[in-house]
Amino acid sequence: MSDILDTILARKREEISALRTTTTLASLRDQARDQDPPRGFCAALRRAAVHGPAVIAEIKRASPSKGLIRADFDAAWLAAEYEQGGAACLSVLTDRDFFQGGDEYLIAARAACALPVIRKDFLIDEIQIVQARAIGADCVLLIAGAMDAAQLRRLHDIAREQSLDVLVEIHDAEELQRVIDAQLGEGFLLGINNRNLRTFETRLETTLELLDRLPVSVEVVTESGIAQPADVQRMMKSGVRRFLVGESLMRQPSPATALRQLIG
Ligand SMILES: O=P(O)(O)OC[C@@H](O)[C@@H](O)c1c[nH]c2ccccc12
Repeated sequence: MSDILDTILARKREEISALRTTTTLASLRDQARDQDPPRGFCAALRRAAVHGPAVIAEIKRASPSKGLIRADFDAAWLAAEYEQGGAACLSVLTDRDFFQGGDEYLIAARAACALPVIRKDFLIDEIQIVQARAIGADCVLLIAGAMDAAQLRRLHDIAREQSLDVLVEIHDAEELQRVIDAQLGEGFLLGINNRNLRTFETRLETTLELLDRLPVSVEVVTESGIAQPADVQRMMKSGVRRFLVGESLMRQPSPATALRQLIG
Protein backbone atom coordinates (compact mmCIF):
# COMPACT_ATOMS: atom_id res chain seq x y z
CA MET A 1 0.00 0.00 0.00
CA SER A 2 1.33 3.39 -0.95
CA ASP A 3 1.10 6.19 1.61
CA ILE A 4 2.27 9.79 1.83
CA LEU A 5 5.82 8.88 2.90
CA ASP A 6 6.19 6.57 -0.11
CA THR A 7 4.78 9.30 -2.37
CA ILE A 8 7.21 11.87 -0.99
CA LEU A 9 10.18 9.49 -1.30
CA ALA A 10 9.30 8.70 -4.91
CA ARG A 11 9.28 12.43 -5.64
CA LYS A 12 12.62 12.85 -3.86
CA ARG A 13 14.21 10.25 -6.12
CA GLU A 14 13.08 12.35 -9.12
CA GLU A 15 14.48 15.51 -7.50
CA ILE A 16 17.81 13.78 -6.88
CA SER A 17 18.07 12.72 -10.54
CA ALA A 18 17.25 16.26 -11.62
CA LEU A 19 19.81 17.68 -9.19
CA ARG A 20 22.50 15.45 -10.71
CA THR A 21 21.83 16.96 -14.14
CA THR A 22 22.34 20.53 -12.88
CA THR A 23 25.29 20.06 -10.50
CA THR A 24 27.85 17.54 -9.30
CA LEU A 25 28.80 16.20 -5.92
CA ALA A 26 32.29 17.71 -6.38
CA SER A 27 30.88 21.16 -7.02
CA LEU A 28 28.57 20.93 -3.99
CA ARG A 29 31.53 19.82 -1.87
CA ASP A 30 33.38 22.96 -2.97
CA GLN A 31 30.40 25.13 -2.07
CA ALA A 32 30.13 23.40 1.29
CA ARG A 33 33.79 24.11 1.97
CA ASP A 34 33.22 27.82 1.26
CA GLN A 35 30.47 28.10 3.89
CA ASP A 36 30.93 29.52 7.37
CA PRO A 37 31.52 26.68 9.83
CA PRO A 38 28.41 25.08 11.35
CA ARG A 39 26.97 26.85 14.39
CA GLY A 40 26.73 23.80 16.65
CA PHE A 41 23.15 22.57 16.66
CA CYS A 42 23.43 19.84 19.32
CA ALA A 43 25.56 22.07 21.52
CA ALA A 44 23.03 24.93 21.41
CA LEU A 45 20.23 22.56 22.37
CA ARG A 46 22.29 21.09 25.19
CA ARG A 47 23.08 24.54 26.61
CA ALA A 48 19.43 25.58 26.51
CA ALA A 49 18.24 22.31 28.06
CA VAL A 50 20.31 22.99 31.19
CA HIS A 51 17.98 25.85 32.14
CA GLY A 52 14.61 24.64 30.86
CA PRO A 53 12.81 23.49 27.73
CA ALA A 54 15.10 23.69 24.68
CA VAL A 55 13.11 24.41 21.54
CA ILE A 56 13.85 23.89 17.87
CA ALA A 57 11.32 26.28 16.35
CA GLU A 58 10.16 25.32 12.88
CA ILE A 59 9.55 27.51 9.84
CA LYS A 60 6.77 25.62 8.12
CA ARG A 61 4.44 27.24 5.64
CA ALA A 62 2.24 24.25 4.82
CA SER A 63 2.07 20.50 5.31
CA PRO A 64 0.38 17.53 3.63
CA SER A 65 -1.83 16.97 6.67
CA LYS A 66 -2.80 20.59 7.39
CA GLY A 67 -2.55 22.38 4.04
CA LEU A 68 -1.53 26.04 4.25
CA ILE A 69 -0.54 26.88 7.84
CA ARG A 70 0.51 30.51 7.46
CA ALA A 71 -0.39 32.84 4.56
CA ASP A 72 1.91 35.77 5.42
CA PHE A 73 5.21 33.97 5.22
CA ASP A 74 8.58 35.69 5.60
CA ALA A 75 11.34 33.30 6.62
CA ALA A 76 13.77 36.01 7.77
CA TRP A 77 11.15 37.69 9.92
CA LEU A 78 10.08 34.35 11.41
CA ALA A 79 13.68 33.47 12.25
CA ALA A 80 14.15 36.75 14.10
CA GLU A 81 10.86 36.21 15.96
CA TYR A 82 11.88 32.73 17.03
CA GLU A 83 15.25 33.98 18.21
CA GLN A 84 13.59 36.73 20.27
CA GLY A 85 11.11 34.24 21.67
CA GLY A 86 13.91 32.10 23.08
CA ALA A 87 14.38 29.32 20.52
CA ALA A 88 17.64 27.37 20.86
CA CYS A 89 17.66 26.34 17.20
CA LEU A 90 15.63 26.66 14.00
CA SER A 91 14.16 24.08 11.69
CA VAL A 92 13.40 25.08 8.11
CA LEU A 93 11.39 22.91 5.72
CA THR A 94 13.10 22.94 2.33
CA ASP A 95 10.73 20.54 0.57
CA ARG A 96 8.71 22.40 -2.06
CA ASP A 97 6.05 20.06 -3.33
CA PHE A 98 4.55 18.88 -0.05
CA PHE A 99 5.48 21.61 2.48
CA GLN A 100 5.80 24.72 0.24
CA GLY A 101 9.30 25.21 1.57
CA GLY A 102 12.55 25.94 -0.23
CA ASP A 103 16.31 26.20 0.13
CA GLU A 104 16.00 30.00 -0.15
CA TYR A 105 14.03 30.06 3.10
CA LEU A 106 16.79 28.25 4.95
CA ILE A 107 19.36 30.68 3.58
CA ALA A 108 17.24 33.73 4.50
CA ALA A 109 16.36 32.41 7.96
CA ARG A 110 19.94 31.58 8.87
CA ALA A 111 21.16 34.99 7.68
CA ALA A 112 18.55 36.74 9.84
CA CYS A 113 19.63 35.27 13.18
CA ALA A 114 22.50 33.63 15.04
CA LEU A 115 20.76 30.31 15.67
CA PRO A 116 21.87 26.95 14.26
CA VAL A 117 19.51 25.61 11.58
CA ILE A 118 18.41 22.12 10.59
CA ARG A 119 17.49 21.36 7.00
CA LYS A 120 14.13 19.65 7.31
CA ASP A 121 13.60 17.51 4.24
CA PHE A 122 13.50 13.91 3.15
CA LEU A 123 17.18 13.12 2.71
CA ILE A 124 17.97 9.72 1.21
CA ASP A 125 21.08 10.41 -0.87
CA GLU A 126 24.60 11.68 -0.27
CA ILE A 127 24.13 14.56 -2.70
CA GLN A 128 21.28 16.01 -0.61
CA ILE A 129 23.42 15.92 2.53
CA VAL A 130 26.34 17.71 0.91
CA GLN A 131 23.87 20.17 -0.60
CA ALA A 132 22.50 20.87 2.89
CA ARG A 133 25.94 22.05 4.03
CA ALA A 134 26.40 23.92 0.73
CA ILE A 135 23.34 26.07 1.53
CA GLY A 136 24.57 26.64 5.09
CA ALA A 137 22.66 24.07 7.15
CA ASP A 138 24.12 23.17 10.56
CA CYS A 139 22.21 19.91 11.01
CA VAL A 140 20.26 17.42 8.89
CA LEU A 141 17.28 15.20 9.51
CA LEU A 142 17.50 11.49 8.77
CA ILE A 143 14.17 9.66 8.91
CA ALA A 144 14.72 6.04 10.01
CA GLY A 145 11.43 4.99 8.42
CA ALA A 146 12.75 6.05 5.02
CA MET A 147 15.80 3.75 4.91
CA ASP A 148 17.44 0.63 6.31
CA ALA A 149 20.11 0.54 9.03
CA ALA A 150 23.03 0.38 6.59
CA GLN A 151 21.86 3.42 4.66
CA LEU A 152 21.20 5.29 7.90
CA ARG A 153 24.76 4.63 8.98
CA ARG A 154 26.15 5.68 5.60
CA LEU A 155 24.23 8.96 5.45
CA HIS A 156 24.98 9.71 9.11
CA ASP A 157 28.71 9.27 8.46
CA ILE A 158 28.56 11.47 5.35
CA ALA A 159 26.82 14.19 7.37
CA ARG A 160 29.46 13.97 10.10
CA GLU A 161 32.21 14.26 7.46
CA GLN A 162 30.54 17.52 6.44
CA SER A 163 30.60 18.63 10.12
CA LEU A 164 26.81 18.52 10.20
CA ASP A 165 24.96 17.48 13.32
CA VAL A 166 22.32 14.79 12.81
CA LEU A 167 18.78 14.42 14.07
CA VAL A 168 17.64 10.83 13.55
CA GLU A 169 13.88 10.49 13.60
CA ILE A 170 11.85 7.49 14.68
CA HIS A 171 8.23 6.97 15.60
CA ASP A 172 8.05 3.40 16.85
CA ALA A 173 10.06 0.57 18.45
CA GLU A 174 10.89 -1.04 15.13
CA GLU A 175 12.51 2.15 13.88
CA LEU A 176 14.33 2.51 17.20
CA GLN A 177 15.79 -0.96 16.65
CA ARG A 178 16.94 0.15 13.20
CA VAL A 179 18.80 3.08 14.79
CA ILE A 180 20.42 0.78 17.36
CA ASP A 181 21.42 -1.62 14.54
CA ALA A 182 22.98 1.29 12.63
CA GLN A 183 25.52 1.77 15.48
CA LEU A 184 25.84 5.50 15.03
CA GLY A 185 28.00 5.96 18.10
CA GLU A 186 27.46 8.98 20.29
CA GLY A 187 26.55 12.52 19.46
CA PHE A 188 23.44 12.29 17.33
CA LEU A 189 20.05 13.56 18.46
CA LEU A 190 17.18 11.08 18.57
CA GLY A 191 13.89 12.63 17.47
CA ILE A 192 10.69 10.88 18.39
CA ASN A 193 7.99 12.02 16.02
CA ASN A 194 4.60 12.01 17.69
CA ARG A 195 3.08 12.16 14.22
CA ASN A 196 3.01 8.97 12.21
CA LEU A 197 4.17 10.10 8.75
CA ARG A 198 2.13 7.36 7.14
CA THR A 199 -1.23 7.99 8.82
CA PHE A 200 -0.79 11.54 10.25
CA GLU A 201 -2.11 10.37 13.62
CA THR A 202 -0.45 12.52 16.33
CA ARG A 203 -0.15 11.27 19.94
CA LEU A 204 2.23 12.70 22.54
CA GLU A 205 2.20 9.26 24.18
CA THR A 206 4.41 8.10 21.30
CA THR A 207 7.36 9.82 22.95
CA LEU A 208 6.47 8.75 26.49
CA GLU A 209 5.95 5.10 25.53
CA LEU A 210 9.34 4.81 23.79
CA LEU A 211 11.35 6.43 26.60
CA ASP A 212 11.80 3.22 28.60
CA ARG A 213 13.40 1.47 25.64
CA LEU A 214 16.09 4.05 24.93
CA PRO A 215 19.78 3.78 25.69
CA VAL A 216 20.30 6.03 28.74
CA SER A 217 22.76 8.50 27.27
CA VAL A 218 20.73 9.49 24.21
CA GLU A 219 19.56 13.09 23.72
CA VAL A 220 15.87 12.95 22.88
CA VAL A 221 13.87 15.51 20.95
CA THR A 222 10.09 15.18 21.09
CA GLU A 223 8.62 16.25 17.74
CA SER A 224 5.18 17.35 16.53
CA GLY A 225 1.88 18.13 18.20
CA ILE A 226 3.32 20.27 21.01
CA ALA A 227 0.72 23.02 21.39
CA GLN A 228 0.38 24.08 25.01
CA PRO A 229 2.50 24.76 28.09
CA ALA A 230 0.93 21.65 29.64
CA ASP A 231 2.38 19.53 26.82
CA VAL A 232 5.84 20.93 27.55
CA GLN A 233 5.44 20.36 31.29
CA ARG A 234 4.30 16.81 30.75
CA MET A 235 7.43 16.02 28.74
CA MET A 236 9.74 17.83 31.19
CA LYS A 237 8.35 15.69 34.04
CA SER A 238 9.40 12.59 32.10
CA GLY A 239 12.88 13.99 31.53
CA VAL A 240 12.38 15.11 27.92
CA ARG A 241 13.85 18.61 27.64
CA ARG A 242 14.16 19.10 23.86
CA PHE A 243 11.23 20.02 21.62
CA LEU A 244 10.59 20.48 17.91
CA VAL A 245 7.60 22.78 17.44
CA GLY A 246 6.09 24.13 14.22
CA GLU A 247 2.41 24.53 13.60
CA SER A 248 1.28 25.88 16.98
CA LEU A 249 3.83 28.73 16.69
CA MET A 250 3.34 29.36 12.97
CA ARG A 251 -0.39 29.94 13.43
CA GLN A 252 0.10 32.79 15.93
CA PRO A 253 0.40 36.46 14.89
CA SER A 254 3.59 36.74 16.95
CA PRO A 255 5.53 33.48 17.02
CA ALA A 256 7.92 35.10 19.53
CA THR A 257 5.13 35.72 22.04
CA ALA A 258 3.67 32.27 21.38
CA LEU A 259 7.03 30.63 22.01
CA ARG A 260 7.61 32.56 25.24
CA GLN A 261 4.18 31.49 26.48
CA LEU A 262 4.77 27.88 25.48
CA ILE A 263 8.02 27.53 27.40
CA GLY A 264 7.03 29.78 30.31
O1 LIG B 1 4.03 21.32 13.30
P1 LIG B 1 4.27 20.42 14.48
O2 LIG B 1 3.13 19.49 14.78
O3 LIG B 1 4.73 21.20 15.68
O4 LIG B 1 5.52 19.46 14.06
C1 LIG B 1 6.79 19.98 13.79
C2 LIG B 1 7.72 18.85 13.24
O5 LIG B 1 7.86 17.88 14.22
C3 LIG B 1 7.15 18.25 11.96
O6 LIG B 1 7.06 19.26 11.00
C4 LIG B 1 7.98 17.11 11.43
C5 LIG B 1 8.57 16.14 12.16
N1 LIG B 1 9.22 15.27 11.37
C6 LIG B 1 9.08 15.65 10.10
C7 LIG B 1 9.59 15.07 8.93
C8 LIG B 1 9.32 15.70 7.75
C9 LIG B 1 8.54 16.82 7.69
C10 LIG B 1 8.01 17.40 8.85
C11 LIG B 1 8.29 16.82 10.06
